[in-house]
Amino acid sequence: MRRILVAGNWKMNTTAASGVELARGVAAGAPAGESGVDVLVAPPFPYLVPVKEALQGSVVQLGAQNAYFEESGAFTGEVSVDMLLDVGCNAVILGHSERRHVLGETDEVINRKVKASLAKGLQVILCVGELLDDREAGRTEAILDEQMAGGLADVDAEALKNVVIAYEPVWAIGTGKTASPDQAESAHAHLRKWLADRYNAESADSMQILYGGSVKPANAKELIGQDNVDGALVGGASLSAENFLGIVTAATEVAAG
Ligand SMILES: O=C[C@H](O)COP(=O)(O)O
Repeated sequence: MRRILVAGNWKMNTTAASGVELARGVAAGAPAGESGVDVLVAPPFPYLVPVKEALQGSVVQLGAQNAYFEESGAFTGEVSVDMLLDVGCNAVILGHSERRHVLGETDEVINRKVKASLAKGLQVILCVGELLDDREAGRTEAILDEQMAGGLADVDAEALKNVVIAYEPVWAIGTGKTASPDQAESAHAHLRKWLADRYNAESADSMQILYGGSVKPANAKELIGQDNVDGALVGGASLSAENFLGIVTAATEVAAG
């Protein structure tokens, strides 16, 4: 049985003070003991250290929202995988649609970041997802295949064990429009089949595939309850401890069967 992961992507939000307060709230309410649900928050880079301190003693893991593929040197403004590990990050979100479509990241760049992170033992949450035009033109699966093949190029089955996939239909991100449970399940089942074809049945079966796109406490249980949905990557609702923990509670209920 796959574990469930609920990850909060704070994006470019919070201040040092509000981020610490949010982290404390999440830490205080996250399920202690064996719930079958892992919880992670990904604050902006400047707040990784104070948020890590606020999470001390809790089960909540720390993630980053990006990483650069070079180890060190003259790369102004970039942050290396070693730096993320140094401040206690457990994971990094890569290939988010905002990095693809707002900041122009290509599959090739994302793949270099994926490989650099995996080489150092940092867990990767690799995001994939189609634009509304793609969906309306019937290209959803082709886009997912292209992003999976590009992002995971030269990643073998062993390295893949440290990868989580997040399916985030771009038209559902921050729009209040959620993919229906059927739409999510269908895309996730397709991604799992892609993994079985490209790798093997074991890799496909064990992969955690998260759904992201306007997940809220009210819709989380039905989405996470789908056979091939193993958790959520949450944006807007992760900025309130109450809402984020509501999603964690829904996930815990799914895990309890
Ligand atoms: O990384 C998170 C996703 O972009 C979802 O964001 P959202 O929950 O605000 O729609």
